[in-house]
Amino acid sequence: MSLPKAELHLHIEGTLEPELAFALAARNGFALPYADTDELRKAYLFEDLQSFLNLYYELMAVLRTEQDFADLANAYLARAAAQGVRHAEIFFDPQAHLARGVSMGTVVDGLWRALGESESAHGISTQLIMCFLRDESAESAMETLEAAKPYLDRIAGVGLDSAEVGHPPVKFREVYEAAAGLGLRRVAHAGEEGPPEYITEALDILGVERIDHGLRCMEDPELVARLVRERVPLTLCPLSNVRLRAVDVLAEHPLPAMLDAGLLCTVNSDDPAYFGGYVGDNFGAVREALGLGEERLRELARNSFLASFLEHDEERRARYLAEVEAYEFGG
Ligand SMILES: Nc1ncnc2[nH]cnc12
Ligand SMILES: [Zn+2]
Repeated sequence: MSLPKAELHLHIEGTLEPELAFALAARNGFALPYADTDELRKAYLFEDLQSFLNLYYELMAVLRTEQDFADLANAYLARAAAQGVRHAEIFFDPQAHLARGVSMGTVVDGLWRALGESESAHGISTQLIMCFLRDESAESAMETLEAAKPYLDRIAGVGLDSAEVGHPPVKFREVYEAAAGLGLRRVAHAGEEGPPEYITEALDILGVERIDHGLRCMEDPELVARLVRERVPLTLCPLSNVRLRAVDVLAEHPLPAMLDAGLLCTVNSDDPAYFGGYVGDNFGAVREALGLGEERLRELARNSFLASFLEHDEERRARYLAEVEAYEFGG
């Protein structure tokens, strides 16, 4: 769906399509343990978050050079533009690359080759959000923040991702304090598989401004009331939730109930190469499966710009919001 929108929950490594994975493997003289793209696609049946993460980390081994990261980001931006994305705040996972001997400079400079030209090439403004892997140690996160210091002119904020359960936000208190001290924006995945308490911790201990996923807030009415009162944005990813079995089927996704409760929900794609669709596809899927009407879809698009980190450019935000209001839905 080409309704103008911002994408706020997108892991760039999760946009690695099988075709590009094989092309980069060939370019780098690296053998993937799959015969071809068909065989690889057959591995895309996930039980839960961890079973997805295993493949996600395995496949990103094909990303070696600056040009690999530039090609990855360019491929995403082209697809996003075709689905109405005007602004993208893009996650990347440096620890997964540093561990393979790929430097922070290779990752950031490579991504920036594409992001620096995104406005002219794709009509999309961008920001980068560096995520810490929560199943790695707090010390490793702090070392990663240290390694990012030369690149902070290109990094807008920090996030927290990977295996959630057993890795509560409090583990990263010091690194988030340090990030805040460096002027970085803060977000965190919470309440995807983890309990509602992780959402509260992310807000109170890490000082995050948005919650990534936040699905499980619905188990705690007081938390819902707080999120509504404080206008905390939630970056929901409906197709991801189905593929990772956070919900059984899309028709049972709590998005309509969340909107009815007054939560500031946004719709995003998470890892679109793995979960069956980019952000416009997620909009289309919730429209179909949940019967969301045009005003609800417009609200989701409006929310995406309200929740975006565009404070440095309110004129741009106003322009994007005006586009949302002017959009005419086709049959
Ligand atoms: N949905 C997700 N949850 C946690 N970590 C991730 N890394 C990439 N996608 C993720
Ligand atoms: Zn995610």
